[in-house]
Amino acid sequence: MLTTEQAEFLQKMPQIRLCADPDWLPYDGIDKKGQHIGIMAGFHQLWAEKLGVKIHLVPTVSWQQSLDYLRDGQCDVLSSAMDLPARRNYMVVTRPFVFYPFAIATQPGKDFIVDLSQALDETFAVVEGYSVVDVLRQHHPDVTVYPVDSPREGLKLVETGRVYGYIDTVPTIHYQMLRHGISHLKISGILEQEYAMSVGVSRQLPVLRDIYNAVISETSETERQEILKSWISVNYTVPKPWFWLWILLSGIAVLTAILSYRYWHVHRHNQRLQSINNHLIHLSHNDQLTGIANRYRLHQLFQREMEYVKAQGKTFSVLMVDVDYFKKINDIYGHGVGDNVICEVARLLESLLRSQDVVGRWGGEEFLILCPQTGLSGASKLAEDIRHQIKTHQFSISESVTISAGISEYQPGELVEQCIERADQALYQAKTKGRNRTIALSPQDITSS
Ligand SMILES: Nc1nc2c(ncn2[C@@H]2O[C@H](COP(=O)(O)OP(=O)(O)OP(=O)(O)O)[C@@H](O)[C@H]2O)c(=O)[nH]1
Repeated sequence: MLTTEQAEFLQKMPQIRLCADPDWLPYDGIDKKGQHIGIMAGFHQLWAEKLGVKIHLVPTVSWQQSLDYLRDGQCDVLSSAMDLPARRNYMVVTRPFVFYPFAIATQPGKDFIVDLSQALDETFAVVEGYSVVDVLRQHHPDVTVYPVDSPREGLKLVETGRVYGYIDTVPTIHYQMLRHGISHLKISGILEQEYAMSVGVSRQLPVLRDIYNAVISETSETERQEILKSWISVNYTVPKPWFWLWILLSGIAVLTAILSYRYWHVHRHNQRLQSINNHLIHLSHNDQLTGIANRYRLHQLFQREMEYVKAQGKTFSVLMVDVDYFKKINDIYGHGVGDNVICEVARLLESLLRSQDVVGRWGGEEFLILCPQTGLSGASKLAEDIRHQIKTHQFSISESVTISAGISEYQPGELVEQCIERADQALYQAKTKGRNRTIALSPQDITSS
């Protein structure tokens, strides 16, 4: 998994000094015993085991102090951080590894909010200093924002009707409602923007950032889900027995029963919300026929990759893959069999890609593949491999199926659309030169032709 240089670098490091946000559950927290807890702690424990390194938590009292410690060299890594311009002189970030859409919590009787511009007359609470504030400022500058100090305060304001909604990530809203017994709210909308979490690494240690990128790529979906599940389901602290005893002594045993019922009710309510939200997100991100990413999701992933590349000076390539003479398959076997062939190609493409590559359905029988950290020659080799594997694969129809592919590499400063357009031109050339072939085009190839 690691290069020789990376393995040698780790051997020389007795331990990795990690700073975290002490008060940001379910993502990050430090418990009373000084242990790192939350989703991020789960990821860092897993990665430390995979890498065979020791992690030393450097305790801090606030998120700001953790940032200061990273800048001053008192810790090597921030458990999770967003890439913001103000931090780039002392921090580099890994590729993002957890994404959550921002959601709007409102009272149950309110309408579903498809677009925030529908609700310009309303006020939305947000926690001051959180990245959602920057997102709203950039994408929804007309929305009226009410700054609060904590998620609990924001949710309470919604509950009492003093603001219309509270905006944060879905897990935070879920966790904080459960923790503070706020049951009568619902998720009324999901913003297009999402929160993308990366590991922040000291700018002095770029090799360590690459090591984290490698271990992030090695993290399977099952491992991710295991960690997320343990914090996104019920996970609130049960008060200590002496606390209940004290309450009992105060003669409020009945209240205990009511609270238990209330927790159970909140839990059920939130589980329902979570599953509805997961379903909504799945529907909006995946192609109905094949189940792989749809065009909308591909756009999101490309934008995200472009921002990562811009900030970190890396590269990525695009493969546009199209099934040859697909119309004939439909004409001979009918549309249903044509659909099956499209699904078979999608499954085959998924199985041939590395874990960090993403394939999505661009249209009819056309697929787009995003290959992070891959130059034109690496992407061309991958495309040739795909072409060969598809040609030799035994499909459910007797005819052999072939594909043509166009390849392009992202150029600094260009729009993602320009890069995709170049892959499309390359695909067009592959088709006109006879099909069953792959062609890579650089911007120079286009200007000189
Ligand atoms: N079964 C099925 N067919 C589709 C779907 N989407 C598009 N098509 C068909 O795919 C065919 C694509 O035809 P063309 O664009 O001429 O391409 P082609 O026959 O593959 O030829 P070349 O791409 O030039 O090699 C059309 O007949 C579309 O109706 C789909 O979801 N299912």
